[in-house]
Amino acid sequence: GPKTQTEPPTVPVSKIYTTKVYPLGECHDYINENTWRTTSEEKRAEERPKEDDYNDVRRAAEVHRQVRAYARKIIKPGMTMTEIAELIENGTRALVEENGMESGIGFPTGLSINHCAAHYTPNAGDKVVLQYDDVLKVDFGVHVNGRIVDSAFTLNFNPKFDKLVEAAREATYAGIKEAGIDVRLCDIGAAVHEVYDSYEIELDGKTYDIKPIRNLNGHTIEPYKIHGGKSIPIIRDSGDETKLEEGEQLAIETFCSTGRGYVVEDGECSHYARSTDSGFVPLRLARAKSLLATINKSFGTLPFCRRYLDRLGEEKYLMGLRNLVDAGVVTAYPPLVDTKGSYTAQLEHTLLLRPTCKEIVSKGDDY
Ligand SMILES: COc1ccc(Cn2nnc3c2[C@](C)(O)CC[C@@H]3OC(=O)NC(C)C)cc1
Ligand SMILES: [Co+2]
Repeated sequence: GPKTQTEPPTVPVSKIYTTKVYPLGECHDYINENTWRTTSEEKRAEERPKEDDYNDVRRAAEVHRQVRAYARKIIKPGMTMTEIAELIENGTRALVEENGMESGIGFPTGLSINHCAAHYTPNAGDKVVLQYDDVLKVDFGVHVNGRIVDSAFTLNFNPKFDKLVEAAREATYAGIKEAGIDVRLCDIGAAVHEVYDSYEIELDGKTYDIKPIRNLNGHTIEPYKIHGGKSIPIIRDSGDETKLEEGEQLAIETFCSTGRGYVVEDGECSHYARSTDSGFVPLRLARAKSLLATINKSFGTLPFCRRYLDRLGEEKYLMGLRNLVDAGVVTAYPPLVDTKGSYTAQLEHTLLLRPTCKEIVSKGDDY
């Protein structure tokens, strides 16, 4: 009979959607000079050969919704970062029916706290425990045949942070509303910045402007490539008149901060990815060679973290990893932090600029 999801989530979405056709995201008509696309027979014809790809993205999005519903309910102060990462990753692997490079985790589970905005996930032995006064960004990905759904939300337990979390949500929604075929990237940045200008927060008697983090961006997504090459600004005056194009897949994410509104790399690295522009690099060290073989086989160009190497049985790999980074074959992505004592928030959805409509594939009843 029709199976429903368990708690914790263990039932693959393919056993729930037995027709193997997955639910649409939230579809919006284009505005301005693109309103004709909604009813264009030519554009509908263009979409038909892409239905399998759209269905792959929608299956990944359904996994994301069901895993995050459980995560949003269960994550509480007192849990360790490792416990939180594993509950999200176990749920993702089960619901997407992880299978080599055909389906699985899209990139490491981001669990950045407070002044850390992105690219933190626990390494083995991490003892960090979530606190009541923490602001936690949960940024995780699911892929089916390399079609990655990248979506993130922010959790706070102390209601004093509600305004910060609301600002990120409203600013990302404004960015999503502005995005569309032939829309200039600088116009999206301006629409996002406009919302942030209207937010401030009072924390412990002091008032802070809520600022966009000017060197973090949304991005296009391509098959097996989390960063497709276009960066989508979240500030005004970026001057980038590049336009979004029909058929592109976007991660619209905005970040805000009570600090400087600028992040730098700091702390122990957990996130890595095969460099996309390295070409052939001769490697002498045997350890580096065997590690690269594991990376190519298990991740390809998908980002990974140290814990994923641990679970594959790799040991004493840090020197080999350093060699690969020094040789330019692998890129390290250390945590991105604003000033100590500041607080950052994020909200992110994945969108498809389909020929006939803008589909927010990762939309749920939670955000
Ligand atoms: C190596 O593991 C990953 C995992 C996810 C991504 C996806 N992404 N691509 N760029 C970014 C992201 C994140 C993780 O969403 C966070 C924001 C970041 O924006 C940004 O502008 N970054 C620098 C250019 C400063 C990238 C790599
Ligand atoms: Co993300």
